[in-house]
Order: sequence, then C-alpha cells, then structure tokens
Amino acid sequence: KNLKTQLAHVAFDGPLLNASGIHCQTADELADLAATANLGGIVTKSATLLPRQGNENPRYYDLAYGSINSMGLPNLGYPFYLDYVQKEEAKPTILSVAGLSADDVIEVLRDVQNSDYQGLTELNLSCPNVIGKPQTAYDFVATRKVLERIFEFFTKPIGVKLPPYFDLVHFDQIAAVLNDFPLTHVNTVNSVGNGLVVDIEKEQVVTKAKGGFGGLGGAMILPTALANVRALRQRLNDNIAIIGTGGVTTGADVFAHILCGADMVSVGTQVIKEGLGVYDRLTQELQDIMDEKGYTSLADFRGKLQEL
Ligand SMILES: O=C(O)c1[nH]c(=O)[nH]c(=O)c1I
Repeated sequence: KNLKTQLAHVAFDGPLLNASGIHCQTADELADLAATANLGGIVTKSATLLPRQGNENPRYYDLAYGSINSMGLPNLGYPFYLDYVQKEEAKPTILSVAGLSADDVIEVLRDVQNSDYQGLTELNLSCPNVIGKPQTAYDFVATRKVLERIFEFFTKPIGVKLPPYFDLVHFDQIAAVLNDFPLTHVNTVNSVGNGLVVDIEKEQVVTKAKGGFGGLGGAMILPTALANVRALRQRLNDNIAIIGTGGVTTGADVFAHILCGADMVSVGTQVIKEGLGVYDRLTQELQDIMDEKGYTSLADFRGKLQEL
C-alpha cells in the first residue's frame, strides 16, 4: 500500500504526524517520536525567542470525548529546536515557531533563514492560551502584515497553523490573505480556543490559568476540523498543501481528513490517551479501509468528498 505523501520538497513515508505540542517539547520526547513506527514526520513544540515555563498546573485535563489544555506555550526556546531539527535524521521534521509579538517571530525566523536547516517551518498563528495574547489568525489584517514582513527575507519552505473558523465569510477572508503568499502549507485546525470544562462534583473549573478557559481537542472537535480542512481546500491555491489536524481517534477519521482534502494528518489528544502505539493502529485501520474500497494510494481519494 502506498501511503507516501509529499509536502513541498519533502517526501514522507506516511501521512501521519504528531500535533505540535504533543510529546515534542523535550529531547527525550523528540527521540521517542524519531523511534515511532508509522509516524511519517515530527512536528516540534512551538518555539519562542526565549524559553518559557508556560502556565501554572493543572493545565491539561483529559475527557471521555477529548481534552482541554491551557499549557501557555511552555518550550525550551527556539535555539534548542533549531539545533534539533538540523540533526534529526530518522524522519522529516517541521519546526514550529510562535511569538508573543510579530517582532519576536521575525527575529526567530531570521535565524532559521540564516541557518543550515533545510526542512519545513510552520508559523503558529493560533495559540489560544498565552494570557493576554490573541490568536493572531483571527485578525486578518495582522496576519497579512506579519506574512508581508516574513516574505521580505524568508525564502525557505514555511506554512502556518490556523485556529478553527466558524463562518464561511471568515474562510473566504483568511484564504484571501494566505493565497497572496508562497506558503508551502496550512495546518488546520489548532485547538478550539477558550472552551470551559466544569467539574460539578467540586463545582470548579479543571485548569488553572485564565479562569479555566482552554483549548479543546480530541473527538469532540472532529466535525469542526473536517469543515476547516474542506473549506480551506476549496479556497486555497492548489500549491498550498493542507495538514489536517483535530479530532482523529480512528483510521476512519484519518480517511475523512484526507477525503476532505488533507495531504497529511496530525494526531494530538489521542496520542496522550493511547500512547505512541496509536500510529500503528491508525495506519492499520486506514489501510483496511483503503483495501475495502480498492484504493492503492492516498491520491485515489484525496479531496474527493462528494456533496449530495
Ligand atoms: O497552550 C499551548 O502551549 C498551546 N495549546 C494549544 O492548544 N495550541 C497551541 O498552539 C499552543 I502554543
């Protein structure tokens, strides 16, 4: 079965990635990913100019139907990840970058541009959990401005991580911005921002920062994730690839993301629930579905969701 896929100049043996933030913050976690079968590539935790502790605990809470997180962008600082991705040989990598300001982002990306790194980069425009900071990609003017500044000097392959949108006009507006830039890919969706989980036993919220408001992931966000993959595939230039992220718990969900147009698929919450063995299960389930339907490659069904 041919599960190979391509993102810009980078060939992946399979379509599955870890969602940025999941098991990808430390050297040990990244080494685990490098050794994980059926994981096509590695995405780093979003890296900032300076190291960050992140928000106070509790900052992650598991639910039957998904998860809520308010991590607060904890990371070792971009030099660690930029060094790591230049040394990683086992699997292709995507260096995720975030910033507390556009200036911070520019400073980090200048170093990436001037480094020997030849892999993929992804600008996270959608972290919902940094206290006092907006999800940049909900501001279409600010998004255009930061991309204009980046492409004045950045010539390496770069994509963006988007928050979920919930209005067809917003899909039109973000696509109109992104189509003006030579992006390699869009990664959609980040967590559904600022949800709230309530423990009625204790009559309390379940995460500490921001009064318990946090990003939602897992099974409950699958329909939102599929809608964003589909809507952006319908609107983005063909040369902008799509990484579908959000709500994947089965091979059928991977199939659905690809049917909606995803070139690759990330798995987040389910890795925390099930461990890195989840990639074996999802790959087997996807191959079984492809067998049943007589498909021999992902291109056989990618983007071919039918309307009624
Ligand atoms: O709280 C986080 O660290 C975080 N959490 C998310 O759910 N998405 C993000 O992009 C980030 I940077």
